[in-house]
Amino acid sequence: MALTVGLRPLTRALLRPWARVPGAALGRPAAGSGDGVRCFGSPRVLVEPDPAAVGVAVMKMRNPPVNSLSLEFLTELLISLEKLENDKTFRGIIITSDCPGIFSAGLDLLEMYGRDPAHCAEYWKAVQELWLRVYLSNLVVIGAINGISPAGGCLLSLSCDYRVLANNPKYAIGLNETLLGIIAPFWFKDVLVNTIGHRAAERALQLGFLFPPSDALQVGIVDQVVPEDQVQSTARSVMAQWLAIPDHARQLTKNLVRKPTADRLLQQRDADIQNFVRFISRDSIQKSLHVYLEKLKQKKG
Ligand SMILES: CCCCCCC/C=C/C(=O)SCCNC(=O)CCNC(=O)[C@H](O)C(C)(C)COP(=O)(O)OP(=O)(O)OC[C@H]1O[C@@H](n2cnc3c(N)ncnc32)[C@H](O)[C@@H]1OP(=O)(O)O
Repeated sequence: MALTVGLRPLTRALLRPWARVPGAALGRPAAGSGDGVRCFGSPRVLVEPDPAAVGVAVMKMRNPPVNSLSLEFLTELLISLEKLENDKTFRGIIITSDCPGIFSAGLDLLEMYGRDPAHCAEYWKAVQELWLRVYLSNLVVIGAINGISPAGGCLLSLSCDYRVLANNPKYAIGLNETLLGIIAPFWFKDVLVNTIGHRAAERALQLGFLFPPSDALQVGIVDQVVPEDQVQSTARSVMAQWLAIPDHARQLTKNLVRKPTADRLLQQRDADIQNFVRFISRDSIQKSLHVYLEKLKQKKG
C-alpha cells in the first residue's frame, strides 16, 4: 500500500551523507556483509536475504546503544521497508535487533524533549509512517524479539503479523508510557486492544505494564516464547507456515482485519500530529521527560 510519505526532502537530505559509505548504497553488498550475499540497507538498518528461506529478508536494527527510534533511524527503516515492498522477490520480513539485549527502546526521547514544534511535527509524521508501513505491509512481517521492547518498541512488535520473544526475563515488552508521565496515542492503544483485548489493554496501558516473557505470552502480547538461541529459527519456521498461504488471499485478509484500525489514523493524521505537538510541548510533559531522562542517566551510577 502506497502511503503518502511527507519525508521526501528529509529522506534525500538524510540519505546523502551515508550514500558515500562504501557498499552501503541500496542494492550493493554492504561492507562486511560477506562475499556475494546481496544485502542492502544503511548505517542503522541491515537487510539481508535469508540464505535459508527464499523470498524472506531479515531486517536487523542496529542503532546502538538501544535502537531508540530517532528520526534518522525511522527514515532508514522506512526506506528499507519501501524497498522491500517494491522488490517482488521478497514475500516476508523478519524484523530483529543487532543491539544485544534490546529489541528497541522505543521512541527516541531526545526527539521529543527540548525540541521545537516544527521538529516534533516532523518526527511524529515519521512515527505514524513507520507504524502504517509495517501494520499495513503486504509482506508477512514477523518480529524476532531478541531484547527488551518498551513503548515504541512494543508498538513495532505489535504491528508485526506474529511475535516470537526470547525467553529472557530481562526482555520485557509493553506500552509503558504512563511510567514516563506521558500517554500512548489512540492508535498505539488500538493495536494493543486488538491484540490482547480491551480489559487487559486498559489495565496494561494505565499501569504502564512491561510484561516479562511468561506474562507476555499469557496475555497474548506475543505469540511464542522460545529459548534465546531459537528466536531466529522459530521466526523462520513460522514464516514458512505463513508463506504457504497464497499471497493475494492473505494480503486481502490482512487488509480486511487491519484497515479499520489504520483508517482511524489515516483519516486524521494531521490532527494527530497537532495533538502530539500540543501534548508533548506542555511544560508538565517536558518536565516529565526531563525527570525520566535524568533517571536513565542516574541508573548508570
Ligand atoms: C498524544 C501522545 C503523545 C505522546 C506519545 C509518546 C509515545 C512514546 C513512546 C515511547 O516509545 S517513549 C520511550 C519509552 N522508552 C523507555 O521507557 C525505555 C527507556 N530506556 C530504558 O529503559 C533503558 O535504556 C533500556 C532500554 C532498558 C536499556 O538499558 P541499558 O542499561 O542497557 O542502557 P541505558 O544505559 O539505560 O541507555 C543507554 C543510553 O541510551 C539512552 N536511552 C535509553 N532509552 C532511550 C530512549 N528511549 N530515547 C533516547 N535515549 C535513550 C540512555 O539515556 C543512555 O544514554 P547515555 O547516558 O549513554 O547518553
